[in-house]
Amino acid sequence: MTDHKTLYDKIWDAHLVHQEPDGTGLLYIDRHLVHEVTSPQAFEGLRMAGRGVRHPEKTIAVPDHNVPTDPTRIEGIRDEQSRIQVEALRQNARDFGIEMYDVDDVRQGIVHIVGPEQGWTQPGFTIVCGDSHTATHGAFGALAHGIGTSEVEHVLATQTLIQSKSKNMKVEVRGALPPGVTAKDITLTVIGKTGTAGGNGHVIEYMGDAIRNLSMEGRMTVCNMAIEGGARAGLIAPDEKTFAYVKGRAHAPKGGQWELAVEYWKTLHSDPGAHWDKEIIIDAAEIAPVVTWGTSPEDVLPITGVVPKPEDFAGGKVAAAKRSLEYMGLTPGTRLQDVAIDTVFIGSCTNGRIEDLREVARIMEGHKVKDGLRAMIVPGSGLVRAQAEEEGIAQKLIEAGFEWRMAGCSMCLGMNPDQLAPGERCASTSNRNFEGRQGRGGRTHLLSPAMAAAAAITGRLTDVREFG
Ligand SMILES: CC(C)[C@H](C(=O)O)[C@@H](O)C(=O)O
Ligand code: SF4
Repeated sequence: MTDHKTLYDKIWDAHLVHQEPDGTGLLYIDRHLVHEVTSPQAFEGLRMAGRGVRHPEKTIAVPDHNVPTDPTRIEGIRDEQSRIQVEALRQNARDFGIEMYDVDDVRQGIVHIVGPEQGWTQPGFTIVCGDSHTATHGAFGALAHGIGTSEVEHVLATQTLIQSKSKNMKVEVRGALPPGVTAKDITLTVIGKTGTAGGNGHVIEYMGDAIRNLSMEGRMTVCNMAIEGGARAGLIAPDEKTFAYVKGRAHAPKGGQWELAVEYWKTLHSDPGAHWDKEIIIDAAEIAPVVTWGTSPEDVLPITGVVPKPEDFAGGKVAAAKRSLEYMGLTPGTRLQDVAIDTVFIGSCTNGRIEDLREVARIMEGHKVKDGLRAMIVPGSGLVRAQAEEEGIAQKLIEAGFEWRMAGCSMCLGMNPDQLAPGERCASTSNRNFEGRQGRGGRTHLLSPAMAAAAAITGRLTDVREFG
């Protein structure tokens, strides 16, 4: 069995510094990403203990959650708590010698978009960040853990993390995706099938033709939401597409180091005959463009469906569905395509990359945002924003009626000025539809960028296949 390892086993073994008899491991951490929300107390802890950062050169800092997305943020953040957190990050980066991409730096953006963009994210690495969506980096075949603030402090001080080994879970998506179906539909469909606890205690490796055929951007979208399916991390084995994406980026290996790295990266795949504790197989042909109707990411239905009845469910889910429907202001039996929306949000670490914006522009071709609708596009990083402007996408989207914002987490969560008003309904490319997530009383429907664009055109949840 030891001869047949999964990708997760391989990365785990390569980073294991020490193992306790009960199986608890001490893992070496290759890269640490730090944002303003979960790091202030960690740095404070270091100060109080009189310790430094073990490897500042393996750490980067970027503010993203509570930075406003309008240009005035350069002059200062009005909200006091946000301003204090961003200023603390600045001070900590300075004091501890960590590279930071500040709000006036084109490289600033959502930490999970910045890491891959800068070549910080590489196959075979262990990567951590005080943020649950660190799973995103698994798209490169890196073992990427979201960690808590006390663990952030531990990693800063020691460059290691205490972890118990998870089980291995395989999610295989076979065959080709039908038209109109994207990476977001895959990842939502998987969660719809397994539930938000389906991955508990496991690291998921996604495989199969449908995953292989995704771009790196699409793979990041899939791994990003591994955490919403309960998994400890998500992984996709690296291949030529991965190498091509990493090559030439600021922190990628250079010269002879590159060849050596690629040679190693080619060994990073699960061996045939490796043991899986749990396996899910999905036929890509059966995946439809989907939306969520409730307040959990598992509340997923094809856009052609109708709002369910609480009695359609079993056990505790009956009461949960009842509450969700009340919160969402939805009546069972309503066609999802008849649900009118007030806002469209395109962005987040799930879907704020250049390919997502290209897709939105493609669907919007010859169309406008419906009158009266608020529609915003928040590029995941300053570089995504700059590239979209260079490609002429930004101008097209602005002409179509979208607001064009600066990079940040924005309306993915209500920690900055971009929020829903109570009762407002949003078609959102983000990853969580929890109560109040996008602002108190706000109602979130998760969907793909293509589906969000279609909704922007009609002002209701819409089947993107109507727009090709
Ligand atoms: C603020 C942060 C700790 C949080 C997370 O860990 O995921 C946020 O990024 C989110 O998406 O809810
Ligand atoms: S974009 Fe959303 S999910 Fe991603 S890190 Fe920011 S708040 Fe979390």
